[in-house]
Amino acid sequence: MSLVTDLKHNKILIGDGAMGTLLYSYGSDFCYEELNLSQPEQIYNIHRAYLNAGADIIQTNTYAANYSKLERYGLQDQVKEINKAAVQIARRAAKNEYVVGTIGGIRGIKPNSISLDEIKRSFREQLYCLLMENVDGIQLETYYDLQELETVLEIARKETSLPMIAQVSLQEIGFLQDRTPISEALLRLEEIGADVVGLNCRLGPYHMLKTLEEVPIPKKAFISAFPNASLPSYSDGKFQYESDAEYFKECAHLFREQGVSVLGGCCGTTPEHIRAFSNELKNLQPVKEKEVKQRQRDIVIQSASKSMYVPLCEEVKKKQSIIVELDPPRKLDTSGFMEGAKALKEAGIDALTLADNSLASPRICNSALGSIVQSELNLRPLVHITCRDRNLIGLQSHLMGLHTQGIREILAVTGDPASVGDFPGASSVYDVTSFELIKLIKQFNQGLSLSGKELGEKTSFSVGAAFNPNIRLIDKAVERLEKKIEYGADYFISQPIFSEEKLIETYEATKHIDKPIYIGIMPLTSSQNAEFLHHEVPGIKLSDSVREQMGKFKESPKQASVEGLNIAKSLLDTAMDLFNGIYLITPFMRYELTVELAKYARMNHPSLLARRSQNA
Ligand SMILES: Cc1cc2nc3c(=O)[nH]c(=O)nc-3n(C[C@H](O)[C@H](O)[C@H](O)COP(=O)(O)OP(=O)(O)OC[C@H]3O[C@@H](n4cnc5c(N)ncnc54)[C@H](O)[C@@H]3O)c2cc1C
Ligand code: MET
Ligand SMILES: [Zn+2]
Repeated sequence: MSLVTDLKHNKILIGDGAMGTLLYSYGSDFCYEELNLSQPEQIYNIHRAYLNAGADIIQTNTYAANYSKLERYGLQDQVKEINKAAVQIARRAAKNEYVVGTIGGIRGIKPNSISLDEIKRSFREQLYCLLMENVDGIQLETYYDLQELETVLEIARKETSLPMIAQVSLQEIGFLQDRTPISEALLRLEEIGADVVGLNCRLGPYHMLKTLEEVPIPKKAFISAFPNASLPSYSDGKFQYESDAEYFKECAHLFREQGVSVLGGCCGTTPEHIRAFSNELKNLQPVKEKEVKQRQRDIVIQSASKSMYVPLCEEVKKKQSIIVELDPPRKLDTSGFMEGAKALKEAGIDALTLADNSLASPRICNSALGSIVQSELNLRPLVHITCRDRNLIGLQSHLMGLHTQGIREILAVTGDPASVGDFPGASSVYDVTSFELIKLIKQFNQGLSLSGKELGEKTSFSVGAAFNPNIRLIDKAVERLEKKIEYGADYFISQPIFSEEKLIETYEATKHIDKPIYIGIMPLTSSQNAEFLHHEVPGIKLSDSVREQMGKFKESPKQASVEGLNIAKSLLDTAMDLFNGIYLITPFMRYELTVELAKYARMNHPSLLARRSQNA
């Protein structure tokens, strides 16, 4: 008999439950599959417990017994021994019940983490090892990536006519992580030749049942479900699953009503959960017909403000534009900051840029200040976001918050690492690079979150990116800039430039770029400040003449400051001849300096466009 024959004879088959969770709870924290060799009795006992609980099918302890996964433990040369032992243990435990060889997804939640070629090699080796040991079928489980599952299923289908169970893992109700609807994914698996198609892991009965409501009963294949016991919680340093087996009793009937004919458990389930399924469904047949719910798609609403809002990157193509950085305060008093912002607004700047905990030291949250500046001063905020302080959850929530606050301009940067700041022990998150952050923000503009979930509205962010021309080979910086454009950057803001030569070099190297560049100009405040920048800040080099000029006023801070302003004005003149955008950086909260530079620029460069207009 084959398990497919049983299914065709209208039987419901009960699968086993978790292997890994039980081993984890017994204290194993090495490679679970290696236990087939070193602790075969422990694995045997778990199989027996599931069989005693009523399982008709048990899975070999081979979820990760392939080259790619065993390599993490240095066990990649023992694929054959481990799989062979696993089948033999399961065979010894089973009487008339079926033994299926399990192969788990390799990519997990990271879609392109491993090449398909590597996956194919690894998969083939494990598949042959299992087939050589006389299994009753193959169970492909926990595939987040449909492309991976389709690839390995095709290989397996060519190699054997044994029963084939193919299971994906849910991202959320109804969908895989790449937004393929589950009903479509299961249909594709059926077409490739899986005998049983279904779901396992990550989420529990609730999410699976809601998903299955949208899945029709397949024409040829059968439906399986191996839910987790619950969502895991983390306590006493361990992941724990809290659902009780009583709950699984009720769920057994609901799964049956959704057309499930193979029902088992995944992470967190125990023999008690399987006993509940088995007792409830023992004498029942699967349903043949069911009502399929149609998914109500979220309506994407165009953001109302989008049509009215003219982003900086559009404005700067038509007229010269000045933006100024004023760092949020390190202390709670915002009066100085607000005075500075007001003075800058009066000086006629186009936007105030607000750094995100620059130099990795905590400051008042820039979105809070940005929102105040916008509402109280009617001054456009440009909020920096680093990849350092927020993980993917925090970043997305932050973006939604910015949209809600009506903030539209974002500068997406990597961020100085935590090690340079006031809390060197803090973690630097870097879940994404600046490239991926740009892409994520642009995806929000399509009304989709990172996982492709509809946000119900499109954001209308305009995304700036950092450009660092202060490197020896400027072409490398331009290559990076071009890559940021590919990811969706709308415009650029440069690090401060301190010499005419560098300004001209930057112009020549970027004149083919059709995105606006705001050139950084920062007034020097003292000789010490100049020497620090020259010697200690990576990439920044001041010309000898500038250092000499500043050096003349070592004893006279006031005059040094005036000299710093004069140097900045001269750089600004050149920059405004070449570029449409100027980015003034306020040093040490001395906004009177950037106010003066902004006024100077407005007075002396009334022209609408840069003379040698790049970026227009
Ligand atoms: C306009 C501007 C605003 C900034 N605002 C903030 C802020 O608000 N908060 C904050 O903490 N930091 C800020 N920074 C600092 C910035 O985050 C760091 O300088 C960071 O290391 C570079 O950021 P990025 O986004 O330009 O890096 P990316 O271009 O994403 O570079 C990322 C990494 O690659 C490296 N890299 C860059 N260029 C090259 C190259 N040519 N070859 C090889 N490797 C390279 C970088 O060192 C960095 O480690 C800002 C910088 C600029 C220019
Ligand atoms: C991580 S999902 C697959 C788990 C596997 N079936 C086990 O129970 O160990
Ligand atoms: Zn699982």
